[in-house]
Amino acid sequence: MFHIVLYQPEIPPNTGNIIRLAANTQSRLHLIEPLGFDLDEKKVRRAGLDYHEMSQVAKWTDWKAFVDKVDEISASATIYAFTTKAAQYYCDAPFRSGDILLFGPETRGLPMEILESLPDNQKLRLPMQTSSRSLNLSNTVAIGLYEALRQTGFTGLT
Ligand SMILES: C[S@@+](CC[C@H](N)C(=O)[O-])C[C@H]1O[C@@H](n2cnc3c(N)ncnc32)[C@H](O)[C@@H]1O
Repeated sequence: MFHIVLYQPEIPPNTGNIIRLAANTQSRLHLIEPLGFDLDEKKVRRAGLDYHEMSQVAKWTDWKAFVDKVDEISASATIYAFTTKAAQYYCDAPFRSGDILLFGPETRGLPMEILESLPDNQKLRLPMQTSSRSLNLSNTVAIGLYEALRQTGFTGLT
């Protein structure tokens, strides 16, 4: 089981896709406020999300509120920040069940103070063309999460 953290997400369909992804992989989704939309907004629900999927979502007033509770959320978890500014490739991280996968907002990416608070081996990059600014947020979450699940033997079978 992994924790996905979206820092101040801005675009409803991305978060809708990620809510469904979390529900399908037994992951917990955490949203760090402020959000760029209302969680009840039709665009989020248009993804066909049901109550079960929405119940996997936790909201936090800010990053500090989340960090203050991180030991209760997942004891001895490693926080991995996904950023285009990392040197390490995402598939080289040694993911363990319970780890926290952190992603930035669509137009801004993660703030420097969060990135600077983490060692280099906890910042991960997905390879892409050097001329490109970034990948789509929900694609990045899916690729990063499924690598973590692959490493930890997720089958989907319970
Ligand atoms: C659309 S991107 C943000 C773009 C922003 N202009 C930037 O430079 O970070 C939204 C989030 O997706 C993730 N992301 C997108 N492309 C990525 C990549 N190639 N490697 C790692 N994370 C990526 C990061 O978490 C990023 O904060």
